[in-house]
Amino acid sequence: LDCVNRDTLGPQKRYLFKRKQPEAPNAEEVKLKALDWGQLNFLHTTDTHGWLEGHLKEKHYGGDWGDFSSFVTIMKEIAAFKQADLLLIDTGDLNDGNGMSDATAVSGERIRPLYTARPCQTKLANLKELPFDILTIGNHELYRPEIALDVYQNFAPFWGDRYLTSNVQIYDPNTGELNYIGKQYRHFQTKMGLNIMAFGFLFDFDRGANNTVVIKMEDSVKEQWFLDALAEGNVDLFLLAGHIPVRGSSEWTSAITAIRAVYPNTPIQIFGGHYHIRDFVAYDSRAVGLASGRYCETVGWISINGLNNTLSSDSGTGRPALNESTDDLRISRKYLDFNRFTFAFHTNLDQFDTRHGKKISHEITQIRHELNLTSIFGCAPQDYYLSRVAYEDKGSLIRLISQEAIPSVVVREARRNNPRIFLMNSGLLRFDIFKGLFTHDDSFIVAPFKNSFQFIPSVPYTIAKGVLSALNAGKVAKRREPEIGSLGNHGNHRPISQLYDISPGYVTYDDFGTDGDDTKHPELPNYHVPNYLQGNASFSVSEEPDSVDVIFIDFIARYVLDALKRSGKEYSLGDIQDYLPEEFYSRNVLPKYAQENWPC
Ligand SMILES: Nc1ccn([C@@H]2O[C@H](COP(=O)(O)O)[C@@H](O)[C@H]2O)c(=O)n1
Ligand SMILES: [Zn+2]
Ligand SMILES: [Zn+2]
Repeated sequence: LDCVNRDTLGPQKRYLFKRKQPEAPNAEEVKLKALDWGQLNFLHTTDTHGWLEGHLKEKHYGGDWGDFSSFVTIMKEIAAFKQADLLLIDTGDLNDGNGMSDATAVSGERIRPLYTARPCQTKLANLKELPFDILTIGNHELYRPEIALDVYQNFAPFWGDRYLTSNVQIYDPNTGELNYIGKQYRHFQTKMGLNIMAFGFLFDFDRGANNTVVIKMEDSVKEQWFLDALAEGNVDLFLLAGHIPVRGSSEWTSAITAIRAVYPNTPIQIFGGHYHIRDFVAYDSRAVGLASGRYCETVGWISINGLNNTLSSDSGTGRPALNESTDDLRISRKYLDFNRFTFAFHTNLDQFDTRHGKKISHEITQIRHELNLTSIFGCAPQDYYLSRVAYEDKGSLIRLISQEAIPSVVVREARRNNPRIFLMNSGLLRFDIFKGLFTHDDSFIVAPFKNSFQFIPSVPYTIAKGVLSALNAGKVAKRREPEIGSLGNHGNHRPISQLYDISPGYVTYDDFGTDGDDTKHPELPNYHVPNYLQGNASFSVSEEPDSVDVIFIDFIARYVLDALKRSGKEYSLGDIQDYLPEEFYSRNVLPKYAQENWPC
Protein backbone atom coordinates (compact mmCIF):
# COMPACT_ATOMS: atom_id res chain seq x y z
CA LEU A 1 0.00 0.00 0.00
CA ASP A 2 1.31 3.42 -0.84
CA CYS A 3 0.14 4.74 2.49
CA VAL A 4 1.96 2.18 4.58
CA ASN A 5 5.63 2.69 5.24
CA ARG A 6 6.98 -0.59 3.90
CA ASP A 7 10.34 -0.01 5.55
CA THR A 8 8.81 -0.29 8.97
CA LEU A 9 5.97 -2.65 8.13
CA GLY A 10 7.98 -5.40 6.45
CA PRO A 11 6.37 -8.52 5.04
CA GLN A 12 2.98 -9.36 6.46
CA LYS A 13 4.15 -12.51 8.16
CA ARG A 14 6.50 -10.47 10.30
CA TYR A 15 3.61 -9.04 12.21
CA LEU A 16 1.06 -11.74 11.75
CA PHE A 17 2.97 -14.66 13.16
CA LYS A 18 5.48 -13.20 15.56
CA ARG A 19 3.29 -12.20 18.46
CA LYS A 20 5.54 -10.57 20.91
CA GLN A 21 4.85 -8.08 23.62
CA PRO A 22 6.18 -4.72 22.40
CA GLU A 23 8.31 -3.02 24.97
CA ALA A 24 6.19 -0.89 27.26
CA PRO A 25 7.01 2.76 26.60
CA ASN A 26 6.95 3.78 30.25
CA ALA A 27 6.06 2.64 33.74
CA GLU A 28 2.55 1.87 32.60
CA GLU A 29 3.49 -1.69 31.80
CA VAL A 30 0.42 -3.78 31.28
CA LYS A 31 -0.23 -7.24 30.03
CA LEU A 32 -2.69 -7.06 27.19
CA LYS A 33 -4.33 -10.04 25.53
CA ALA A 34 -4.60 -10.59 21.81
CA LEU A 35 -7.96 -9.59 20.38
CA ASP A 36 -10.50 -12.22 19.43
CA TRP A 37 -10.86 -11.94 15.68
CA GLY A 38 -14.04 -13.18 14.00
CA GLN A 39 -15.51 -13.28 10.51
CA LEU A 40 -16.69 -9.72 10.91
CA ASN A 41 -14.83 -7.26 13.12
CA PHE A 42 -15.31 -3.62 13.99
CA LEU A 43 -13.33 -0.72 15.38
CA HIS A 44 -15.47 2.08 16.77
CA THR A 45 -14.94 5.67 17.88
CA THR A 46 -17.55 8.06 19.21
CA ASP A 47 -17.81 11.51 20.83
CA THR A 48 -14.26 12.43 19.84
CA HIS A 49 -15.17 16.13 20.41
CA GLY A 50 -12.01 17.41 18.71
CA TRP A 51 -9.51 15.46 20.82
CA LEU A 52 -7.49 14.43 17.76
CA GLU A 53 -4.29 15.61 19.43
CA GLY A 54 -4.82 12.93 22.09
CA HIS A 55 -4.58 13.56 25.82
CA LEU A 56 -1.39 15.54 26.19
CA LYS A 57 -1.60 15.39 29.99
CA GLU A 58 -2.65 11.73 30.34
CA LYS A 59 -0.24 9.26 28.76
CA HIS A 60 -2.63 6.33 28.90
CA TYR A 61 -4.92 8.14 26.44
CA GLY A 62 -2.03 9.83 24.66
CA GLY A 63 -2.37 8.47 21.11
CA ASP A 64 -3.23 11.05 18.45
CA TRP A 65 -5.32 10.79 15.30
CA GLY A 66 -2.23 10.03 13.21
CA ASP A 67 -1.38 7.09 15.49
CA PHE A 68 -4.96 5.91 15.18
CA SER A 69 -4.79 6.21 11.40
CA SER A 70 -1.67 4.01 11.33
CA PHE A 71 -3.32 1.52 13.68
CA VAL A 72 -6.46 1.25 11.58
CA THR A 73 -4.53 0.91 8.32
CA ILE A 74 -2.48 -1.99 9.66
CA MET A 75 -5.44 -3.63 11.37
CA LYS A 76 -7.22 -3.58 8.01
CA GLU A 77 -4.21 -5.30 6.47
CA ILE A 78 -4.25 -7.91 9.21
CA ALA A 79 -7.94 -8.48 8.53
CA ALA A 80 -7.23 -8.97 4.83
CA PHE A 81 -4.53 -11.50 5.66
CA LYS A 82 -6.88 -13.36 7.95
CA GLN A 83 -9.55 -13.26 5.25
CA ALA A 84 -11.82 -11.51 7.69
CA ASP A 85 -13.67 -8.22 7.44
CA LEU A 86 -12.83 -5.21 9.56
CA LEU A 87 -15.11 -2.18 9.44
CA LEU A 88 -14.43 1.22 10.99
CA ILE A 89 -17.35 3.12 12.51
CA ASP A 90 -17.83 6.56 14.06
CA THR A 91 -20.99 7.74 15.78
CA GLY A 92 -20.67 11.52 15.85
CA ASP A 93 -20.02 14.54 18.11
CA LEU A 94 -16.81 15.49 16.34
CA ASN A 95 -16.57 19.06 17.67
CA ASP A 96 -17.09 21.00 20.94
CA GLY A 97 -14.54 20.00 23.55
CA ASN A 98 -11.01 20.82 22.43
CA GLY A 99 -9.07 23.74 20.98
CA MET A 100 -8.40 21.70 17.84
CA SER A 101 -12.08 21.82 17.01
CA ASP A 102 -13.28 25.00 18.66
CA ALA A 103 -10.60 27.67 18.35
CA THR A 104 -11.83 28.29 14.80
CA ALA A 105 -14.62 30.47 13.44
CA VAL A 106 -16.83 27.46 12.72
CA SER A 107 -16.30 24.72 15.31
CA GLY A 108 -14.81 21.62 13.74
CA GLU A 109 -13.79 23.23 10.45
CA ARG A 110 -10.13 22.24 10.96
CA ILE A 111 -10.70 18.77 12.39
CA ARG A 112 -13.36 17.41 10.06
CA PRO A 113 -10.81 17.47 7.20
CA LEU A 114 -8.55 15.26 9.33
CA TYR A 115 -11.20 12.57 9.08
CA THR A 116 -11.25 12.91 5.35
CA ALA A 117 -7.56 13.72 4.79
CA ARG A 118 -6.18 11.85 1.83
CA PRO A 119 -2.73 13.30 1.25
CA CYS A 120 -1.34 10.19 -0.44
CA GLN A 121 -2.73 8.63 -3.56
CA THR A 122 -3.66 5.01 -3.17
CA LYS A 123 -3.88 2.38 -5.82
CA LEU A 124 -6.68 0.64 -4.00
CA ALA A 125 -10.08 2.11 -4.65
CA ASN A 126 -11.90 3.30 -1.55
CA LEU A 127 -8.88 3.25 0.68
CA LYS A 128 -9.39 6.42 2.62
CA GLU A 129 -7.28 7.62 5.49
CA LEU A 130 -9.04 7.23 7.81
CA PRO A 131 -10.95 4.48 6.09
CA PHE A 132 -14.32 4.82 7.82
CA ASP A 133 -16.96 2.46 6.53
CA ILE A 134 -19.92 4.05 8.31
CA LEU A 135 -20.26 7.36 10.13
CA THR A 136 -23.21 9.15 11.59
CA ILE A 137 -24.03 12.54 13.03
CA GLY A 138 -24.08 13.74 16.65
CA ASN A 139 -26.07 16.49 18.32
CA HIS A 140 -22.96 18.72 18.38
CA GLU A 141 -23.00 18.82 14.60
CA LEU A 142 -26.46 20.42 14.85
CA TYR A 143 -26.48 23.07 17.59
CA ARG A 144 -25.25 25.82 15.28
CA PRO A 145 -26.53 26.37 11.72
CA GLU A 146 -23.07 27.02 10.25
CA ILE A 147 -21.69 23.72 11.60
CA ALA A 148 -24.65 21.74 10.25
CA LEU A 149 -24.14 23.45 6.90
CA ASP A 150 -20.41 22.69 6.82
CA VAL A 151 -21.20 19.04 7.52
CA TYR A 152 -23.86 19.00 4.79
CA GLN A 153 -21.79 20.81 2.17
CA ASN A 154 -18.31 19.39 2.82
CA PHE A 155 -18.18 16.40 5.15
CA ALA A 156 -21.18 14.36 4.01
CA PRO A 157 -20.42 14.60 0.26
CA PHE A 158 -16.88 13.30 0.83
CA TRP A 159 -18.21 10.12 2.43
CA GLY A 160 -21.14 9.55 0.09
CA ASP A 161 -23.19 6.57 1.23
CA ARG A 162 -20.88 5.97 4.20
CA TYR A 163 -22.23 9.03 6.04
CA LEU A 164 -25.69 8.06 7.23
CA THR A 165 -28.23 10.42 8.76
CA SER A 166 -31.38 8.37 8.50
CA ASN A 167 -33.44 10.79 10.61
CA VAL A 168 -31.58 14.11 10.23
CA GLN A 169 -32.35 16.72 7.60
CA ILE A 170 -31.31 20.25 6.65
CA TYR A 171 -32.79 23.04 4.58
CA ASP A 172 -30.53 23.45 1.57
CA PRO A 173 -29.64 27.17 1.50
CA ASN A 174 -29.55 27.19 -2.32
CA THR A 175 -32.79 25.41 -3.11
CA GLY A 176 -34.77 25.79 0.13
CA GLU A 177 -35.45 22.04 -0.05
CA LEU A 178 -35.40 19.88 3.05
CA ASN A 179 -32.74 17.23 2.36
CA TYR A 180 -31.14 14.48 4.38
CA ILE A 181 -27.68 15.67 5.47
CA GLY A 182 -26.14 12.34 4.55
CA LYS A 183 -27.65 9.25 2.98
CA GLN A 184 -30.47 7.31 4.64
CA TYR A 185 -28.96 3.83 4.41
CA ARG A 186 -26.24 1.77 2.83
CA HIS A 187 -26.71 -1.75 1.54
CA PHE A 188 -23.31 -3.14 0.71
CA GLN A 189 -21.18 -6.22 0.50
CA THR A 190 -17.99 -6.56 2.52
CA LYS A 191 -14.72 -7.70 1.00
CA MET A 192 -15.43 -11.20 2.27
CA GLY A 193 -18.91 -11.21 0.81
CA LEU A 194 -21.16 -10.42 3.78
CA ASN A 195 -24.28 -8.43 2.95
CA ILE A 196 -24.79 -5.56 5.33
CA MET A 197 -27.60 -3.05 5.61
CA ALA A 198 -26.55 0.02 7.59
CA PHE A 199 -28.53 2.95 9.02
CA GLY A 200 -27.32 6.01 10.94
CA PHE A 201 -29.54 7.65 13.56
CA LEU A 202 -29.51 10.48 16.06
CA PHE A 203 -31.47 10.31 19.32
CA ASP A 204 -34.72 12.29 19.55
CA PHE A 205 -32.91 15.62 19.75
CA ASP A 206 -35.01 18.78 19.87
CA ARG A 207 -32.36 21.50 20.20
CA GLY A 208 -30.98 21.52 16.66
CA ALA A 209 -30.44 24.81 14.78
CA ASN A 210 -33.36 26.25 12.81
CA ASN A 211 -32.01 24.97 9.51
CA THR A 212 -32.13 21.35 10.72
CA VAL A 213 -34.85 18.78 11.40
CA VAL A 214 -34.52 15.61 13.48
CA ILE A 215 -37.28 13.08 12.84
CA LYS A 216 -38.21 11.02 15.89
CA MET A 217 -36.88 7.53 15.49
CA GLU A 218 -40.17 5.83 16.21
CA ASP A 219 -41.56 7.76 13.21
CA SER A 220 -38.50 7.27 10.99
CA VAL A 221 -38.69 3.51 11.18
CA LYS A 222 -42.31 3.60 10.01
CA GLU A 223 -41.52 5.66 6.91
CA GLN A 224 -41.89 4.06 3.50
CA TRP A 225 -38.22 4.46 2.54
CA PHE A 226 -37.23 2.47 5.65
CA LEU A 227 -39.74 -0.29 4.94
CA ASP A 228 -38.62 -0.35 1.29
CA ALA A 229 -35.00 -0.68 2.38
CA LEU A 230 -35.90 -3.64 4.60
CA ALA A 231 -37.81 -5.17 1.70
CA GLU A 232 -34.62 -5.32 -0.41
CA GLY A 233 -33.71 -8.52 1.44
CA ASN A 234 -30.34 -10.23 1.21
CA VAL A 235 -29.05 -9.04 4.58
CA ASP A 236 -26.55 -11.01 6.69
CA LEU A 237 -26.33 -8.32 9.36
CA PHE A 238 -27.98 -5.00 10.20
CA LEU A 239 -25.50 -2.36 11.28
CA LEU A 240 -27.13 0.47 13.21
CA ALA A 241 -24.80 3.37 13.93
CA GLY A 242 -26.43 5.92 16.17
CA HIS A 243 -25.54 8.84 18.35
CA ILE A 244 -27.73 7.25 20.99
CA PRO A 245 -26.90 5.61 24.34
CA VAL A 246 -26.94 1.85 23.95
CA ARG A 247 -28.67 1.18 27.28
CA GLY A 248 -32.25 2.07 28.04
CA SER A 249 -33.00 4.10 24.88
CA SER A 250 -36.49 3.86 23.45
CA GLU A 251 -34.97 4.93 20.12
CA TRP A 252 -33.09 1.63 19.80
CA THR A 253 -36.17 -0.29 20.91
CA SER A 254 -38.11 1.29 18.02
CA ALA A 255 -35.44 0.34 15.48
CA ILE A 256 -34.96 -3.21 16.76
CA THR A 257 -38.72 -3.78 16.89
CA ALA A 258 -39.14 -2.51 13.32
CA ILE A 259 -36.35 -4.75 12.01
CA ARG A 260 -37.44 -7.78 14.01
CA ALA A 261 -40.96 -7.49 12.53
CA VAL A 262 -39.44 -8.40 9.15
CA TYR A 263 -36.23 -10.19 10.15
CA PRO A 264 -36.80 -12.12 13.39
CA ASN A 265 -33.33 -13.72 13.37
CA THR A 266 -30.93 -11.57 11.39
CA PRO A 267 -28.05 -10.31 13.56
CA ILE A 268 -28.20 -6.64 14.52
CA GLN A 269 -25.03 -4.86 15.56
CA ILE A 270 -25.58 -1.44 17.14
CA PHE A 271 -22.90 1.20 17.68
CA GLY A 272 -23.99 3.97 20.03
CA GLY A 273 -22.63 6.96 21.87
CA HIS A 274 -23.63 10.27 23.46
CA TYR A 275 -23.35 9.17 27.14
CA HIS A 276 -19.53 9.23 26.89
CA ILE A 277 -19.20 5.85 28.58
CA ARG A 278 -18.00 2.40 27.72
CA ASP A 279 -20.91 -0.01 27.59
CA PHE A 280 -22.12 -3.15 25.89
CA VAL A 281 -25.71 -4.39 25.86
CA ALA A 282 -27.32 -7.60 24.64
CA TYR A 283 -30.88 -6.87 23.45
CA ASP A 284 -31.75 -10.35 22.28
CA SER A 285 -29.82 -13.46 21.30
CA ARG A 286 -28.80 -11.86 17.98
CA ALA A 287 -28.77 -8.12 18.71
CA VAL A 288 -26.07 -6.31 20.68
CA GLY A 289 -24.85 -2.74 21.12
CA LEU A 290 -21.47 -1.18 21.89
CA ALA A 291 -20.66 2.31 23.20
CA SER A 292 -17.02 3.37 23.00
CA GLY A 293 -16.53 6.21 25.45
CA ARG A 294 -15.43 9.68 24.46
CA TYR A 295 -12.61 12.15 23.73
CA CYS A 296 -10.25 9.71 21.94
CA GLU A 297 -9.84 7.72 25.15
CA THR A 298 -11.34 4.52 23.78
CA VAL A 299 -11.38 2.48 20.61
CA GLY A 300 -14.22 -0.04 20.73
CA TRP A 301 -13.75 -3.52 19.31
CA ILE A 302 -16.37 -6.08 18.30
CA SER A 303 -15.86 -9.42 16.63
CA ILE A 304 -18.62 -11.67 15.35
CA ASN A 305 -18.46 -15.29 14.30
CA GLY A 306 -21.18 -17.58 13.01
CA LEU A 307 -22.81 -15.27 10.52
CA ASN A 308 -24.74 -17.28 7.93
CA ASN A 309 -24.26 -20.19 10.33
CA THR A 310 -20.61 -20.31 9.32
CA LEU A 311 -18.01 -20.38 12.01
CA SER A 312 -14.66 -19.03 10.88
CA SER A 313 -11.38 -20.80 11.49
CA ASP A 314 -11.07 -18.71 14.66
CA SER A 315 -14.41 -20.08 15.82
CA GLY A 316 -13.31 -20.69 19.39
CA THR A 317 -13.63 -17.01 20.21
CA GLY A 318 -16.55 -14.99 21.42
CA ARG A 319 -19.67 -16.04 23.31
CA PRO A 320 -23.42 -16.05 22.73
CA ALA A 321 -25.13 -12.68 23.21
CA LEU A 322 -27.28 -14.01 26.04
CA ASN A 323 -26.00 -16.41 28.68
CA GLU A 324 -28.77 -18.92 28.25
CA SER A 325 -28.72 -18.76 24.46
CA THR A 326 -27.78 -21.77 22.35
CA ASP A 327 -27.42 -19.56 19.30
CA ASP A 328 -24.47 -20.13 16.94
CA LEU A 329 -23.60 -16.47 16.85
CA ARG A 330 -20.41 -15.74 18.81
CA ILE A 331 -19.53 -12.22 19.84
CA SER A 332 -16.64 -10.59 21.67
CA ARG A 333 -16.10 -6.98 22.70
CA LYS A 334 -13.16 -4.98 24.03
CA TYR A 335 -12.50 -1.38 24.99
CA LEU A 336 -8.98 -0.42 23.91
CA ASP A 337 -7.17 2.51 25.50
CA PHE A 338 -6.29 5.12 22.90
CA ASN A 339 -2.48 5.06 23.14
CA ARG A 340 0.53 3.99 21.10
CA PHE A 341 1.36 1.11 23.40
CA THR A 342 -2.07 -0.44 22.79
CA PHE A 343 -1.83 0.18 19.04
CA ALA A 344 1.66 -1.35 18.90
CA PHE A 345 0.53 -4.39 20.84
CA HIS A 346 -2.51 -5.17 18.72
CA THR A 347 -0.70 -4.67 15.43
CA ASN A 348 2.18 -6.66 16.91
CA LEU A 349 4.54 -4.01 15.60
CA ASP A 350 6.87 -1.91 17.70
CA GLN A 351 6.96 0.55 14.80
CA PHE A 352 3.43 0.63 13.49
CA ASP A 353 3.46 4.14 12.04
CA THR A 354 2.44 4.55 8.45
CA ARG A 355 3.77 7.52 6.48
CA HIS A 356 0.23 8.72 6.29
CA GLY A 357 -0.33 8.48 10.03
CA LYS A 358 2.84 10.45 10.62
CA LYS A 359 1.61 13.12 8.23
CA ILE A 360 -1.62 13.43 10.15
CA SER A 361 0.30 13.74 13.45
CA HIS A 362 2.46 16.40 11.85
CA GLU A 363 -0.57 18.29 10.61
CA ILE A 364 -2.08 18.20 14.10
CA THR A 365 1.04 19.86 15.49
CA GLN A 366 0.82 22.50 12.75
CA ILE A 367 -2.83 23.21 13.43
CA ARG A 368 -2.18 23.50 17.18
CA HIS A 369 0.54 25.98 16.40
CA GLU A 370 -1.59 28.00 13.96
CA LEU A 371 -4.46 28.16 16.43
CA ASN A 372 -2.08 29.26 19.17
CA LEU A 373 -3.31 26.48 21.43
CA THR A 374 -0.26 26.41 23.67
CA SER A 375 -0.49 30.06 24.75
CA ILE A 376 -0.85 30.33 28.51
CA PHE A 377 -3.46 32.10 30.62
CA GLY A 378 -1.99 31.12 33.98
CA CYS A 379 -0.93 28.18 36.12
CA ALA A 380 -3.56 26.17 37.96
CA PRO A 381 -2.42 25.79 41.59
CA GLN A 382 -3.88 22.28 41.85
CA ASP A 383 -5.99 19.71 40.00
CA TYR A 384 -9.72 20.44 39.70
CA TYR A 385 -11.97 17.48 38.95
CA LEU A 386 -15.47 17.29 37.52
CA SER A 387 -16.54 14.11 39.25
CA ARG A 388 -13.47 12.56 40.89
CA VAL A 389 -14.04 14.47 44.14
CA ALA A 390 -17.11 15.59 46.09
CA TYR A 391 -18.54 19.07 45.60
CA GLU A 392 -17.33 20.10 49.08
CA ASP A 393 -13.71 19.25 48.19
CA LYS A 394 -11.48 22.19 47.31
CA GLY A 395 -10.46 20.27 44.19
CA SER A 396 -14.02 20.28 42.85
CA LEU A 397 -14.20 21.89 39.41
CA ILE A 398 -17.93 22.53 39.64
CA ARG A 399 -17.38 24.32 42.95
CA LEU A 400 -14.53 26.36 41.48
CA ILE A 401 -16.65 27.49 38.54
CA SER A 402 -19.96 28.07 40.30
CA GLN A 403 -18.70 29.50 43.60
CA GLU A 404 -15.56 31.32 42.57
CA ALA A 405 -14.84 31.83 38.87
CA ILE A 406 -18.27 32.91 37.61
CA PRO A 407 -19.13 35.15 40.59
CA SER A 408 -15.74 36.82 40.33
CA VAL A 409 -15.54 37.47 36.57
CA VAL A 410 -19.17 37.73 35.44
CA VAL A 411 -20.01 41.18 36.76
CA ARG A 412 -22.26 43.88 35.32
CA GLU A 413 -20.70 46.99 36.77
CA ALA A 414 -23.95 48.89 37.23
CA ARG A 415 -25.38 46.04 39.31
CA ARG A 416 -22.18 44.97 41.08
CA ASN A 417 -23.64 45.51 44.55
CA ASN A 418 -26.98 43.82 43.87
CA PRO A 419 -27.39 40.41 45.49
CA ARG A 420 -27.39 37.87 42.67
CA ILE A 421 -27.48 34.17 41.93
CA PHE A 422 -25.91 32.39 38.94
CA LEU A 423 -27.53 29.30 37.46
CA MET A 424 -25.80 26.99 35.02
CA ASN A 425 -26.01 23.49 33.62
CA SER A 426 -23.15 21.24 34.68
CA GLY A 427 -23.04 19.88 31.09
CA LEU A 428 -21.24 23.01 29.96
CA LEU A 429 -18.19 21.75 31.85
CA ARG A 430 -16.55 18.97 29.90
CA PHE A 431 -13.24 17.95 31.50
CA ASP A 432 -10.87 18.29 34.46
CA ILE A 433 -8.14 20.91 34.98
CA PHE A 434 -4.71 19.57 35.87
CA LYS A 435 -2.23 21.44 38.07
CA GLY A 436 0.18 23.54 36.01
CA LEU A 437 -0.06 25.46 32.76
CA PHE A 438 -3.60 26.44 31.84
CA THR A 439 -3.53 27.00 28.10
CA HIS A 440 -5.78 28.31 25.35
CA ASP A 441 -6.40 24.63 24.49
CA ASP A 442 -7.37 23.80 28.10
CA SER A 443 -9.92 26.59 28.10
CA PHE A 444 -11.85 24.77 25.32
CA ILE A 445 -11.24 21.39 26.92
CA VAL A 446 -12.94 22.50 30.13
CA ALA A 447 -15.68 24.79 28.78
CA PRO A 448 -15.95 24.96 24.97
CA PHE A 449 -19.33 26.61 24.46
CA LYS A 450 -20.22 30.08 23.32
CA ASN A 451 -23.09 30.38 25.79
CA SER A 452 -23.84 33.91 26.95
CA PHE A 453 -25.06 35.20 30.32
CA GLN A 454 -28.61 36.49 30.62
CA PHE A 455 -30.64 37.64 33.61
CA ILE A 456 -33.95 38.62 35.09
CA PRO A 457 -33.44 41.59 37.42
CA SER A 458 -34.77 41.81 40.99
CA VAL A 459 -36.60 38.52 41.38
CA PRO A 460 -38.15 38.16 44.88
CA TYR A 461 -35.76 35.98 46.87
CA THR A 462 -38.62 33.84 48.16
CA ILE A 463 -39.10 32.75 44.51
CA ALA A 464 -35.44 32.72 43.42
CA LYS A 465 -34.26 30.52 46.27
CA GLY A 466 -36.42 27.64 45.01
CA VAL A 467 -35.20 27.72 41.42
CA LEU A 468 -32.14 25.46 41.72
CA SER A 469 -34.07 22.60 43.26
CA ALA A 470 -36.91 23.12 40.76
CA LEU A 471 -34.35 22.95 37.93
CA ASN A 472 -32.78 19.77 39.25
CA ALA A 473 -36.21 18.20 39.62
CA GLY A 474 -37.25 19.23 36.09
CA LYS A 475 -36.18 18.66 32.50
CA VAL A 476 -32.48 18.06 31.96
CA ALA A 477 -30.37 20.34 29.75
CA LYS A 478 -27.59 17.81 29.79
CA ARG A 479 -27.14 14.36 28.41
CA ARG A 480 -29.48 12.03 30.23
CA GLU A 481 -27.91 10.33 33.22
CA PRO A 482 -27.15 6.68 32.65
CA GLU A 483 -29.21 4.30 34.71
CA ILE A 484 -27.94 2.39 37.71
CA GLY A 485 -25.24 -0.03 36.68
CA SER A 486 -23.81 2.45 34.23
CA LEU A 487 -22.93 5.51 36.26
CA GLY A 488 -21.03 8.63 35.47
CA ASN A 489 -18.42 9.64 32.96
CA HIS A 490 -16.16 6.76 33.69
CA GLY A 491 -18.14 3.78 32.62
CA ASN A 492 -19.80 1.14 34.66
CA HIS A 493 -18.21 0.33 37.92
CA ARG A 494 -17.23 -2.82 39.68
CA PRO A 495 -15.01 -3.79 42.56
CA ILE A 496 -11.39 -3.89 41.44
CA SER A 497 -10.18 -7.43 41.15
CA GLN A 498 -7.10 -7.12 38.99
CA LEU A 499 -4.85 -4.10 39.22
CA TYR A 500 -1.50 -3.18 37.82
CA ASP A 501 0.64 -0.26 38.78
CA ILE A 502 -0.86 2.08 36.22
CA SER A 503 -2.92 5.26 36.12
CA PRO A 504 -6.51 5.18 37.27
CA GLY A 505 -8.94 4.90 34.39
CA TYR A 506 -12.01 3.11 33.12
CA VAL A 507 -13.30 0.05 34.93
CA THR A 508 -16.27 -1.24 33.02
CA TYR A 509 -19.03 -3.60 33.97
CA ASP A 510 -21.33 -4.43 31.07
CA ASP A 511 -23.66 -7.20 29.87
CA PHE A 512 -20.70 -9.47 29.15
CA GLY A 513 -19.18 -8.89 32.59
CA THR A 514 -15.94 -7.35 33.70
CA ASP A 515 -13.38 -8.40 31.11
CA GLY A 516 -14.09 -5.68 28.54
CA ASP A 517 -11.33 -3.21 29.39
CA ASP A 518 -8.21 -4.13 27.43
CA THR A 519 -6.01 -2.35 29.98
CA LYS A 520 -6.93 -2.97 33.60
CA HIS A 521 -6.88 0.32 35.48
CA PRO A 522 -7.41 1.13 39.13
CA GLU A 523 -10.86 2.66 39.27
CA LEU A 524 -11.38 6.41 39.40
CA PRO A 525 -13.66 7.69 42.13
CA ASN A 526 -16.89 9.07 40.68
CA TYR A 527 -19.17 11.46 42.50
CA HIS A 528 -22.63 12.47 41.37
CA VAL A 529 -22.74 15.80 39.54
CA PRO A 530 -26.12 17.54 39.73
CA ASN A 531 -27.54 18.69 36.41
CA TYR A 532 -27.71 22.31 37.51
CA LEU A 533 -25.44 24.39 39.72
CA GLN A 534 -25.78 27.69 41.54
CA GLY A 535 -23.38 30.36 42.72
CA ASN A 536 -24.13 33.48 44.77
CA ALA A 537 -22.57 36.94 44.92
CA SER A 538 -23.07 40.07 47.00
CA PHE A 539 -24.90 38.21 49.73
CA SER A 540 -24.10 35.32 51.99
CA VAL A 541 -26.02 32.08 52.25
CA SER A 542 -27.28 33.02 55.72
CA GLU A 543 -28.87 36.23 54.39
CA GLU A 544 -32.38 36.56 52.99
CA PRO A 545 -32.30 39.58 50.65
CA ASP A 546 -35.64 40.96 49.41
CA SER A 547 -34.73 40.33 45.80
CA VAL A 548 -31.84 39.02 43.70
CA ASP A 549 -30.74 39.26 40.09
CA VAL A 550 -31.17 35.79 38.59
CA ILE A 551 -28.32 35.32 36.10
CA PHE A 552 -28.15 32.23 33.93
CA ILE A 553 -26.58 30.66 30.85
CA ASP A 554 -28.71 31.31 27.74
CA PHE A 555 -28.64 27.57 26.93
CA ILE A 556 -30.92 26.91 29.92
CA ALA A 557 -33.17 30.00 29.66
CA ARG A 558 -36.36 28.09 28.95
CA TYR A 559 -35.75 25.71 31.86
CA VAL A 560 -35.12 28.66 34.20
CA LEU A 561 -38.45 30.23 33.16
CA ASP A 562 -40.14 26.92 33.83
CA ALA A 563 -38.43 26.55 37.22
CA LEU A 564 -39.37 30.11 38.25
CA LYS A 565 -42.96 29.33 37.38
CA ARG A 566 -42.85 26.20 39.50
CA SER A 567 -41.34 28.25 42.33
CA GLY A 568 -44.34 30.57 42.25
CA LYS A 569 -43.86 33.39 39.71
CA GLU A 570 -44.37 33.41 35.96
CA TYR A 571 -41.86 35.28 33.79
CA SER A 572 -41.70 35.41 30.01
CA LEU A 573 -38.95 35.63 27.41
CA GLY A 574 -39.57 39.39 27.34
CA ASP A 575 -38.34 39.63 30.97
CA ILE A 576 -34.92 38.25 30.03
CA GLN A 577 -32.05 40.67 29.34
CA ASP A 578 -28.39 40.25 28.41
CA TYR A 579 -26.34 40.45 31.57
CA LEU A 580 -23.07 41.62 30.07
CA PRO A 581 -22.90 44.43 27.53
CA GLU A 582 -20.06 43.02 25.44
CA GLU A 583 -19.63 39.53 23.93
CA PHE A 584 -18.53 37.32 26.79
CA TYR A 585 -19.28 33.62 26.79
CA SER A 586 -19.09 30.75 29.25
CA ARG A 587 -15.86 29.69 27.49
CA ASN A 588 -14.26 33.06 28.42
CA VAL A 589 -14.78 32.67 32.17
CA LEU A 590 -11.77 30.49 32.98
CA PRO A 591 -9.23 32.36 30.81
CA LYS A 592 -10.18 35.60 32.57
CA TYR A 593 -10.19 33.94 36.00
CA ALA A 594 -6.80 32.30 35.33
CA GLN A 595 -5.26 35.57 34.17
CA GLU A 596 -6.45 37.30 37.33
CA ASN A 597 -5.86 34.53 39.89
CA TRP A 598 -3.37 31.92 38.69
CA PRO A 599 0.10 33.43 38.27
CA CYS A 600 2.80 31.10 36.98
N1 LIG B 1 -24.33 25.27 23.69
C1 LIG B 1 -24.30 24.16 24.45
C2 LIG B 1 -24.44 22.90 23.89
C3 LIG B 1 -24.41 21.80 24.72
N2 LIG B 1 -24.23 21.96 26.05
C4 LIG B 1 -24.14 20.80 26.95
O1 LIG B 1 -23.63 19.67 26.26
C5 LIG B 1 -24.52 18.57 26.43
C6 LIG B 1 -24.50 17.63 25.28
O2 LIG B 1 -23.21 17.10 25.12
P1 LIG B 1 -23.03 15.61 24.61
O3 LIG B 1 -21.58 15.52 24.26
O4 LIG B 1 -23.43 14.74 25.75
O5 LIG B 1 -23.92 15.45 23.44
C7 LIG B 1 -25.86 19.24 26.60
O6 LIG B 1 -26.79 18.37 27.17
C8 LIG B 1 -25.49 20.41 27.48
O7 LIG B 1 -25.36 20.01 28.81
C9 LIG B 1 -24.10 23.23 26.59
O8 LIG B 1 -23.93 23.36 27.82
N3 LIG B 1 -24.14 24.30 25.77
ZN1 LIG C 1 -20.74 13.86 23.14
ZN1 LIG D 1 -23.94 13.86 22.08
